[in-house]
Amino acid sequence: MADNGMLLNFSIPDDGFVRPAPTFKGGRWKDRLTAKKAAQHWQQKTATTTGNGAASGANSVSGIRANRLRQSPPVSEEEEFIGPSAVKRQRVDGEFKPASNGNATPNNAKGRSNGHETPRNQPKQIISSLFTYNPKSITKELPQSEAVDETPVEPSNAPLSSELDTFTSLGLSTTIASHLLNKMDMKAPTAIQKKTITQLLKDDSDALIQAETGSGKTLAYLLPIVQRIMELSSFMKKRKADDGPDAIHRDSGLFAIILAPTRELSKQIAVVLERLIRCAHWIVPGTVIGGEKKQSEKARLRKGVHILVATPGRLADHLEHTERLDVSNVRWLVLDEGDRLMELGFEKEIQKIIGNLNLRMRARKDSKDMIPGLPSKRMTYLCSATMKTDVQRLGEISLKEATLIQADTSDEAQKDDETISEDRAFLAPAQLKQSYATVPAKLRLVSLLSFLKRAFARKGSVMKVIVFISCADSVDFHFDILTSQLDAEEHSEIEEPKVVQEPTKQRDSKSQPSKTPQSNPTVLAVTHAESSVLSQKTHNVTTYRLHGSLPQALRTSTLAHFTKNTEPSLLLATDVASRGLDVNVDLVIEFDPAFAREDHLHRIGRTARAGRDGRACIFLMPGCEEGYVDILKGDRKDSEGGHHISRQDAEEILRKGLVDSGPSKPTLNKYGKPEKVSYADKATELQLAVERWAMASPARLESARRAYQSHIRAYATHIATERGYFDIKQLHLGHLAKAFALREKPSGMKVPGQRTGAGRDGGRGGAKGVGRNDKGERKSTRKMQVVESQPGEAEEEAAKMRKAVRAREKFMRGAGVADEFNLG
Ligand SMILES: Nc1ncnc2c1ncn2[C@@H]1O[C@H](COP(=O)(O)OP(=O)(O)OP(=O)(O)O)[C@@H](O)[C@H]1O
Repeated sequence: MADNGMLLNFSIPDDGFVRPAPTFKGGRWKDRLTAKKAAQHWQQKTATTTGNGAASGANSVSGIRANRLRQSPPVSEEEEFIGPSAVKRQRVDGEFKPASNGNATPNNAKGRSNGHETPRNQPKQIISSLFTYNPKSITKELPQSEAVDETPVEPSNAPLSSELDTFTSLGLSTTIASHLLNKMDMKAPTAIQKKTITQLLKDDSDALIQAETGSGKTLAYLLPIVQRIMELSSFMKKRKADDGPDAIHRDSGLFAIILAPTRELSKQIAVVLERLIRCAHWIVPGTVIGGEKKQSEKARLRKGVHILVATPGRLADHLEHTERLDVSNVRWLVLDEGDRLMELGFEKEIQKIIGNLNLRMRARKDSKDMIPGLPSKRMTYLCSATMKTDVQRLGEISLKEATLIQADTSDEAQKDDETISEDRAFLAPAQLKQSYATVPAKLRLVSLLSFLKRAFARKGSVMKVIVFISCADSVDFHFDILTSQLDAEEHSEIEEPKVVQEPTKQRDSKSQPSKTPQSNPTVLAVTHAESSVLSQKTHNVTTYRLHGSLPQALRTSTLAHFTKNTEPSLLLATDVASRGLDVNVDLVIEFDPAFAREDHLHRIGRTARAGRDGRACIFLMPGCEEGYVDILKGDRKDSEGGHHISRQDAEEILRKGLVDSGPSKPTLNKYGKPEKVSYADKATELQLAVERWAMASPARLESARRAYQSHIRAYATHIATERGYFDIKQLHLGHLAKAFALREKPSGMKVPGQRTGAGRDGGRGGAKGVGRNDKGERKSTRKMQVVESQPGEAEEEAAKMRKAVRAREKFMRGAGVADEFNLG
């Protein structure tokens, strides 16, 4: 208020009224010139923008920030980082500080009071905006044909609807059919079950079974095996008593072996088998999958088992060391998830198992105590999603004159099975609604949180979600974010994450979560907790984590808990949850794209199972990653009843998740009018909250760094044919750091395929001291050493990394610890 009572209606620019022209010293003349020009440009811009900034409230940093975000940024980011002090205000821990005069504009007093201000003797930490200098999407404008297609699509993996397609019409007994109907709630077979059961009941030949995810392959091979063992027993009962045993007994021997690549999958198959054979209670199932004492497994085998579910390594071990394991009567061998068996390097073990079975069968063949009615030859069924070279190799090892069984509901394909190509066989279910989100590196974290907030905004719309993440460290980091109180810095006391329930009985005293202060990453024994970030007033959301570094017992109990949970729940998982697991979720988010297209199809196959609806969304960064959509589209054409992969961008995700899904009653401003909030403001607030949360403890920062580093190393392991889309050299490490709540790329990091020194994020433009030569290539300058990789060196490094990862994966699997990328 002036002396004469006149109200001065202007606001003070953040930089003060008069700003001395900056002087530039040192470095090359080109750099000085660029910096000078940038400073002049900024001064001109400030003159036009300060009025707008004031309108949002002089002390509202988010308002000021938003104005800066909405308008094109005054200086480039490299200037923001290294430019002359007066060029641009620095934002330190959520506040803006004009570097020229030191008059900070207060933003978050609480934040500072929590002790996060930059110490005087340390270089100031500078935060770049979320919305500047993000690469533009190359598919920004969608052709009309790419628009979202809402036409309902016939499910491709559902039970058949024709009255003629019943389980009995396939040749199954009424006992089994009525058990399926009454106890397992299955009225009709799926297309692959129809084909497989008919074929396997009538014929003793080997078979290669290929079908899409969630189409009921497990029962497709189990039903004929169980029926034939039941028939064997009836046959024996009909014979005269003096012709040999009158029925199958517990000690009659082992008839069938089912091999699966992982313990989870083996357990799941065992559960389906146990449910099925309740209609023939005398059939004894068993498992040998490791993770428990070998002695207990031996004891089970000694008592007698008719159908055994096993992992190859463990079975090979028992064949060598367990004398009482008699495999001479084995007539059915199933190799489930054949491609994965080969990927995990089980070829040797499978060869050993088959050799052993052949040997013992031959030795027994002429013996008098042969079980009457037992088929004369062994049948091998290989189930595989793909027919890659390594599966063909597995076929060579295990199959003889096999019949190819593929399900296809389309009329054309049914006319001529021979015309079905190998690619055609592995499809995403037709009813699955697929989309991709183009999200720049900097916006990845806030976009994921927004996507999830939107998904869980209303109870009932989406109940179960899986988010696939490339490595264990990153899963842990995101789990901690989602289960923490992000705004805890605002409160005097930091709350601990609410642990929903004891995840396992086997937790030891060292793993009690309650003793761990929240400022440290949650101990591994806690695998599920209430999500403070996603829970609403009306309902809670439980977040789970699953990866190969968790002990087996914890993995199993976590998965079981997630599967049984009927309340809204979210699973953050590595690829350990991608194969074969029957967790029917509503939505699959591939936050990190899979390492290969096949893995992608397995991941999205966790939804839209057995004819149910499902949605899947893959996050891709603008630029070369977007090209990957063509690979995804390749799997089902429109003419085959498929639909488009729709597209959304980060802005849309942020708007829907942070603004539209917000409280129905808007906040009122001081004039009583609804306060207008932009998605950019909200996203910036959210990002700052996560960054403050991470900075609140060195352990969290360390966890963020580890996650970031492991993520980049995992990125280098995409398969060669897809590396063009996931090119590590294109990764912007500085931008990516934001997605891990880091304000800059951790120093001293060695990234395969990346330049050492500044890396991609370090030096751009003259002011940084990094110049370009005549050909536009970077060259080192006096100020900064940028060590260029020699041609081929980057590839070599990346190849080395992939080799190391594979070796480690194999080692971890051998040790029974992990079977996916567990980097860092
Ligand atoms: N005939 C049927 N009617 C209804 N539901 C069925 C039928 N057959 C199987 N299902 C259900 O379909 C789901 C998927 O079955 P299953 O796990 O065997 O599929 P899959 O083809 O092996 O999938 P994946 O390739 O992902 O391993 C299970 O929940 C199972 O109970």
